[in-house]
Order: sequence, then structure tokens, then C-alpha cells
Amino acid sequence: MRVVKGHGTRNDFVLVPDRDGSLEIAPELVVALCDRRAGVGADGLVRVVPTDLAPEVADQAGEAEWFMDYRNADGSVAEMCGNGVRVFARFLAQHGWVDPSRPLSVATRGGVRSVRFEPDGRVTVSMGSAELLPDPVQVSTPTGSWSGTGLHLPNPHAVVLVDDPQDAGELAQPPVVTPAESFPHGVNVEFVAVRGPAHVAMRVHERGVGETASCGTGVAAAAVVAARAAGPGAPDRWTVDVPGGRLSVLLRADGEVELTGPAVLVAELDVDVVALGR
Ligand SMILES: N[C@@H](CCC[C@H](N)C(=O)O)C(=O)O
Repeated sequence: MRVVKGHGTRNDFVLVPDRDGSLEIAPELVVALCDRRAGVGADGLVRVVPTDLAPEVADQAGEAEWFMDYRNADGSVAEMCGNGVRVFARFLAQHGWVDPSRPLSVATRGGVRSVRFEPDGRVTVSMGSAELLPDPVQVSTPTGSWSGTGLHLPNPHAVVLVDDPQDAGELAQPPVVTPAESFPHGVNVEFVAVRGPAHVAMRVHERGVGETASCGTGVAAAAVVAARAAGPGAPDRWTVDVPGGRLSVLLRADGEVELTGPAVLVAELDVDVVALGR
């Protein structure tokens, strides 16, 4: 199997090109490919497939020609991936499958997203609007417990404002988020500290993965919550530092959230699928 390795602020992905829509990717194969010792190693897998060959999104793809079929490292599917979709776009452009001088529509399980290539080499994706839960959620780790904000963007997120992201302690295990009914399909959890006006730092525990160096939908959720906490007149452009680098978020007046950052391809390799995981 020919695959490509890429990352966005070190949130890393195995991309599987599937131009003729012929690949069946079972959860076990995702787990084996994402394994960091016996596989290629990644936080998630992205299958690159034309929408007309993808029954999952065929009826909702609109004008999008390509489907970003995203899976977490544990084999579960997710609505969207803010870093993954930017790396996906980089793959399409670098392989000449799309024209980078034009905006690109990408189908995801969470809806169609618009991507554009910035003159400085970064990639921007329009993430949709945040849907906030009406009530606060409680987030606990072995080092503490905090009241947080629950939201969908469109993936589920619980965002906690802390003095320092290190306050969350070890994030190998998922933080406990209550009430559990708030997120029946699991949740990504962000620990966010204000670093200055329109500037925050964040750590994240990703649903289906563990602690990662970055999470695009989580970064966008962090900016939304930080801006709400800043109150009326809060800036619309936010800088979000993650362990893997720096991303920019624009909170548009119409509610749309835009995420901008690097998207890099680092390798193209042939995987011996039979040997995987041995
Ligand atoms: N890393 C992603 C989010 C991937 C999905 C997430 N783990 C979930 O299950 O919702 C991003 O960059 O947004």
C-alpha cells in the first residue's frame, strides 16, 4: 500500500490515496498503520478519495470533488480534522490533483469545508460555526477539576481555561467530563491558558488518540472560548500556541471560524500490509 506521511503543527497523519475508491480500510488496518512502533505511526489516517466514489458523503458533497475520510488512531471515525484537512489539501496540490491558485471544497463527515492556499505557504480552512452547549461541563484529571465550556465545531470539545496548560498534568488517559450525557460520542478536551491579548496556549487530549501535539478543531474551539471569556470587544484574530507549533484563528463576524497554519508532507512510502503489526 502506497501511503504519504504528513503533519500540521506535528498533528501527524498517514494519508492513503484512493483515487479509484477501491480501498476498504478496516479499523484494524488504521490501528496498525498508526502504530508508532510496528507501523508508520500517526495520530490519524486520512483516505483521499473522490466524492463520487464515496457513498459516505455522496448525498451531501455538493460541489466538493474530494472526500477527506478521517479516522482516529484507534480506528474510530470523526466528523472533521482541522489539521488533517489542511494536510489533505497540501497532498492534493503537491500531487497536481487540484489547482492551488483556487479555493478548494472538501467533503468531510462534518460537512463541506472550504480550503485556500495562502501566499506565505500556510493553508486556511473554514471550519464552520461553533455550537455551544447551554450548560457548563466539569472536567477532571488526576491533578484537578475545572468548570469548562462544551461545544461542537463540529467535533465535540470541552474547553477549560487554566492558569497554565501544565496544570492538567499527565494527559495519557482521557480526562473525565461530566455530565457524561453532554458528549454521548466522546469528547476532545483542551486546557487553555491566556498568554496575552488575543494569544493563548493549549494542550489537548484527543478523542480516539491521546495527548497530541496539536488539534485544529481544538485550537478553533479554544479561540472561541477565549474570545467569549474576554467579553465584548474581544479581538477576532487569535494566535494559539500548541506543543507542536503555532496556529492562527479568525473569528468572523458571521460566526464562521477560520484556521490557518502550516501543512507539510514529509515522506511517501510503500507499506507491507501483511507485515504490519507483527
Ligand atoms: N486532530 C484533529 C481532530 C481529530 C478528530 C478528533 N480526535 C475527534 O475524534 O474529534 C484536528 O486537527 O481537528
